[in-house]
Amino acid sequence: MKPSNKLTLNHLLETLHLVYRSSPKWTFINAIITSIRGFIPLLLLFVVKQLIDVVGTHVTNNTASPEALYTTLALTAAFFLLNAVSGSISSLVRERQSHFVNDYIQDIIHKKTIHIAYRFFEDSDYQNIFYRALNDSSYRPARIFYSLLQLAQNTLTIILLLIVLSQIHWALIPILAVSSAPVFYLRILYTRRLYKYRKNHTEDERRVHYFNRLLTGKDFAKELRVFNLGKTFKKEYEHFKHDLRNKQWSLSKRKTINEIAVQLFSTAILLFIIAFVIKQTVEGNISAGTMAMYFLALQRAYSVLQGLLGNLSSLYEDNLFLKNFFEFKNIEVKREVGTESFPNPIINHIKFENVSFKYPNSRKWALQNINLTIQKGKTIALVGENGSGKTTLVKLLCGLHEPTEGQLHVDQHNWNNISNSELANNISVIFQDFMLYNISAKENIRLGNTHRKDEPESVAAAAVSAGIDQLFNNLPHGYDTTLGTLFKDSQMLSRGEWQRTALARSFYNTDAQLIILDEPTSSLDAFTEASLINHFSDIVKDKTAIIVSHRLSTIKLADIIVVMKNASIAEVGSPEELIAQKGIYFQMIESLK
Ligand SMILES: Nc1ncnc2c1ncn2[C@@H]1O[C@H](COP(=O)(O)OP(=O)(O)OP(=O)(O)O)[C@@H](O)[C@H]1O
Repeated sequence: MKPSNKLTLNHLLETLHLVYRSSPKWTFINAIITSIRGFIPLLLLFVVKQLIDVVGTHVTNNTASPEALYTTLALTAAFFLLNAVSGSISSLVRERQSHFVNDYIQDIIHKKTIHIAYRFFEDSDYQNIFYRALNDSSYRPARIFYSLLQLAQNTLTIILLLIVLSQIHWALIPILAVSSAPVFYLRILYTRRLYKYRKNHTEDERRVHYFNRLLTGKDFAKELRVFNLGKTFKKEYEHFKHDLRNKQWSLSKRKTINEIAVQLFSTAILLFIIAFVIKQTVEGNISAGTMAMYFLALQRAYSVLQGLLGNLSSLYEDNLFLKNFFEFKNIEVKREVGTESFPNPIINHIKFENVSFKYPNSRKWALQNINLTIQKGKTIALVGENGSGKTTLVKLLCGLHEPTEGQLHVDQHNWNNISNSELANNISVIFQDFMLYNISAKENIRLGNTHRKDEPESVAAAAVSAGIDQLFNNLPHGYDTTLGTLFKDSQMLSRGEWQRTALARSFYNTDAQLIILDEPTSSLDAFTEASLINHFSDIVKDKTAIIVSHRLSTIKLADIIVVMKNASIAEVGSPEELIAQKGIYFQMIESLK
């Protein structure tokens, strides 16, 4: 999408709506306090004028009544109190509201990341959008709201000040407007340039972050040390960072030089006005108090005008950057076209019909023309060389991707028409790159089926099937021990023990009709693997199972072997049939012996 640089009213309104919805009460309180603070600069002018004139009267006339002096002093004290108290309350209210806005935005982000189709996570364009949205969204909506409030406050103040200043000469109003225009123009110009720059360099910024993660993250710390990669990664990090910094620096430098030039112009105009006011005082046309009031009004008008321009340009800037957030927010969530239930029980089979698949942004077919029928209750082994498409086929079965061409059915139901929650309930899976959760052992298993009641026996049964029960019982707090290294009193597991935990998680979903195990035994020791194989018929009892494996012992569990090669199915049959064929499977078995 080509970025438009216009201050779009829609985004502004959408942002205001968002801020309002995050907390209507605090939005209202904030608006009231800001309005009150809009009058304060004008009050200051009158207080100062009053003070100078009253003190002046006392100096020239000793017999003047002290009452006027006391009243003015009381007024001054009240003014300073109002200014200080409303300032403190205003900061407190803004802090409170920014919490609400941030929570609201986080909520939108989380809902989006939970529900958008998985394909977005495998798409680098999406990563750019996500990065920009996350970077900007945390503070910009609240800032837009404050800019608008501040804009209203400053507009109110400037109108009141201009009324005061117009008493010097009406021409001051157009003069002030002309002196501010170049500053405003410059700010808008550089905001647009900065936005364009950030949009065009998101990928570079992400690369800098990536190298920073390589240098600081736990996951990379081991290889960084054993391969001595610190220097190499640091060099890459510095290279990309330096490049970005230089470009940003030259942008900021040009902005500052131009700003100084236009400030000189504004200062010259200000000097001219000051000279005019002094002349009026010297000629006796105005009192010393009024001169002081005019000077203060002028100084104030200039700073409020600067503030006003700042508000307008930061509104413009925030609005541009918020386009990123709305771009992310408007990513379509995977349509729940699927409203159908998963057939329970499966009557006949799961069927791939001419299924082909390409990953987002990839030109290569990861699966091509797959025709496969998996009969209910059978165990299928997917075998084949690396990159032949086995995991991709599993991802389609899990509903993470939809076929680019062809169709996937269970009985008469198209896979795409089945709801996500039905797929999740009926499919239990352990991926090659299973997750390690830094939560208790029990919760690690229960994540396999969050609908089930908390029954310690069922958790233990899944752990027994995965061969991890004894280990968990011996942990300091048994099944309640937190796993991993992130938190205090946690217990770290070995890779194989984590894999057994992940297996227990998938076995815990006893409601699942389809069980998918992608390289389930890759990290298991021989005894655990043997035990798993012995229990396998119990685990998959009444279920359809798909195992992806390179291990002969695991492959042997299957009723049907599917051999994949170059994104297609090369051979299908029972182990005996394929051995008799003396094709790829036969050669594979021979090489594994
Ligand atoms: N996220 C992705 N984006 C683009 N291409 C991908 C992605 N994941 C995998 N591929 C490509 O799809 C092809 C099939 O990959 P897949 O992971 O299905 O192979 P596999 O048979 O499971 O391999 P292995 O035995 O190594 O696990 C590979 O050529 C790979 O380059």
